[in-house]
Amino acid sequence: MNKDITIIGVPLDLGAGRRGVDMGPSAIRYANVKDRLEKSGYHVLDLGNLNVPTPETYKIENQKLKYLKEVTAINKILAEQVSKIMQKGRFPLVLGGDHSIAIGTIAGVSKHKKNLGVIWFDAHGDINTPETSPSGNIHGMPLAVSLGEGHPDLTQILNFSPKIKSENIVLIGARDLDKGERNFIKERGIRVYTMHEIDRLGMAQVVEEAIYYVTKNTDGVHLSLDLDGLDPNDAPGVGTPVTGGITYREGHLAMEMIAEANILISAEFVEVNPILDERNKTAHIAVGLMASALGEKLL
Ligand SMILES: NC(=[NH2+])NCCC[C@H](N)C(=O)O
Ligand SMILES: [Mn+2]
Ligand SMILES: [Mn+2]
Repeated sequence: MNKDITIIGVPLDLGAGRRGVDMGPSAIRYANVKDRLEKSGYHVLDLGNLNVPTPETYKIENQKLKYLKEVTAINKILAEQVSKIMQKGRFPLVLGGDHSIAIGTIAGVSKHKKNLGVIWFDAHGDINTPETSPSGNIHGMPLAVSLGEGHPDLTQILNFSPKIKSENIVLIGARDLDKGERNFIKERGIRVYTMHEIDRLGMAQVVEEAIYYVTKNTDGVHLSLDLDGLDPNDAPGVGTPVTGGITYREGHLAMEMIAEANILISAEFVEVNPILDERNKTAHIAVGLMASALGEKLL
């Protein structure tokens, strides 16, 4: 495992429907992310936050792609930063912010990988296009964009598309999919472990299969974890909670199995909303999950 981590915060909430996830990176730092990872033997460099515009100072121009210009600009900067971190041989750890930042992270990582695998933990599919999105919020679109579908300003970040292939990605924890997302997933044959499969097979088998699947034809795996993939009882501080999610225990088991498999080259943890949280509980869980995913051990 790469022992050099570079943290980058993206206090963006323009891709989400409500305010608050812009404070996610602060809350995660307050939960001692750097110390925690250093205890596991990592060298951690924190670059701080990208400079992100405030929604109140901008106008929504297109209801089907809210804040497209601003979200595109910030993701371009993020993609370039992540690419630089990769170039230096370090492990990028991106703190969100809303999930639209996966567009930039995945662009920056996949620039260095021909066949990037992605493990996507989420209650949602985030695989809408402007045509299928019920909200116009870009945080519901990053997987589609990374697969080459969506507005060209977004798909063409770093001047290549698609960033990833349908057969190299796996979704875990889905329980709220829009109609267009279901069609997209079926048409492309994308591997999804919904809560039904997790209940049925158990998290251990799901993650074992998922790891096998995303490592088959890939040259590195990116972990994109939306805290709303967890159950709102455990992670209440998220903008779009959906009941019946992954438990704290299942989440940690999944992260520990991913760490054991030693497959990650990058990760992002997104959608922490401190305004809706209870005493920073969700940020603490996010940091715990990061530590587990990066190999923290009790003994
Ligand atoms: N990253 C997220 N929390 N995404 C929630 C997306 C919700 C819904 N599917 C939408 O497109 O608006
Ligand atoms: Mn989600
Ligand atoms: Mn998401």
